Amino acid sequence: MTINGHHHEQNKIPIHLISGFLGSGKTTLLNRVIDYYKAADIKAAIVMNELGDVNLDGQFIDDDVPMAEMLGGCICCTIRGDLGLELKQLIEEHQPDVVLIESTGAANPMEIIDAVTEAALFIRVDLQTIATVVDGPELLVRSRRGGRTYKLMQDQIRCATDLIVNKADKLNPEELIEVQQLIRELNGYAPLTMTVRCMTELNMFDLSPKDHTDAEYRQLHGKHVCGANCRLEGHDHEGVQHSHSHDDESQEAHASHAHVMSFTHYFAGPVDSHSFEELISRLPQEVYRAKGIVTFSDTNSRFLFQYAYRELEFTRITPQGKVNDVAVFIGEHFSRSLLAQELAQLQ
Ligand SMILES: Nc1nc2c(ncn2[C@@H]2O[C@H](COP(=O)(O)OP(=O)(O)OP(=O)(O)O)[C@@H](O)[C@H]2O)c(=O)[nH]1
Repeated sequence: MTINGHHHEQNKIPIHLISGFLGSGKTTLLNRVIDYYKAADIKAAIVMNELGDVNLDGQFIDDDVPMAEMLGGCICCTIRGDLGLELKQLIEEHQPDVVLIESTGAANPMEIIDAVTEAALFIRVDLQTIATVVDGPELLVRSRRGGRTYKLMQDQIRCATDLIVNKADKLNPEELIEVQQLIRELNGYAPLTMTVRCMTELNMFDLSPKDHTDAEYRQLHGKHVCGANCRLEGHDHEGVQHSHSHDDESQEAHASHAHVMSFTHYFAGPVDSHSFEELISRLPQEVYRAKGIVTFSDTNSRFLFQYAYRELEFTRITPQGKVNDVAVFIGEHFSRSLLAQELAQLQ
């Protein structure tokens, strides 16, 4: 049987993460997305994470939608290891077309990206969207005060592929502009919409967002500045687009699909170790992390690989049970299609 790349793509279950500070409107957005899927006859499942032991928000979610509740800790730290298992169970039991994760407001999205991509080692999932709901008025208040909470809000904004700036009804025109400017300094890429009760177009939650063409890629690539380590402070913001005029909006929405932070590839079979290493060494610097499991055809052995800070490491493994041959790439604004092509050529 030949398994082509396309078939593989279709086998991955898209995951969309809804991030954002406490009380920003994540549940409000989640409900809209659920209705959106319902209208399109798309079967969704949800993972909800709460710091407390009761899922209050979950009470307001449609009963028909399968939900995994992860309570009593934050998926980005204390119960992070459970996320993969929860996802696996949810997917196996309900076979959804798509999974939505609502994280706690305290979660650092970088850690969740890590946890979801770890899960990709044993289930076919692909983290496609990080939609960050920003509490507009709260962001302004926090920006004047600084501190750790503000830092977390900044991280959530930096890592977003889509930004929903909510509670616009509580901002005057000058504040609306100030909020947008603040956000654009942190993330010049993600399309941004100002909303009241998260009322916005939801195409970022579509099942297969369009990948960028090479031309779009080059254009974005040229503008890319917000550095690889989006967690780090004091990175260079020079050249980041600041505010977008209204005319840019359609263009911006188009580019939204171009913003990618993770890409998961499932190998159809063993690959040559030299070609694999060569591919990794040629990764653009926008890809700052990769990990996975590969089987090498030339040595007939299986390895866990880790790539970080441009260093590649292998650990020989003999996994118990079924584990996929898979590679997960994490980074900012790199081209999924270029990478997919190169990986396909390995086979
Ligand atoms: N004024 C105003 N209130 C809003 C808006 N969107 C949501 N709210 C209110 O803000 C509160 C929090 O909304 P949620 O959607 O529960 O926010 P959340 O991010 O899920 O909250 P946590 O799960 O507690 O982190 C609710 O009382 C909403 O009714 C908005 O655009 N304007």
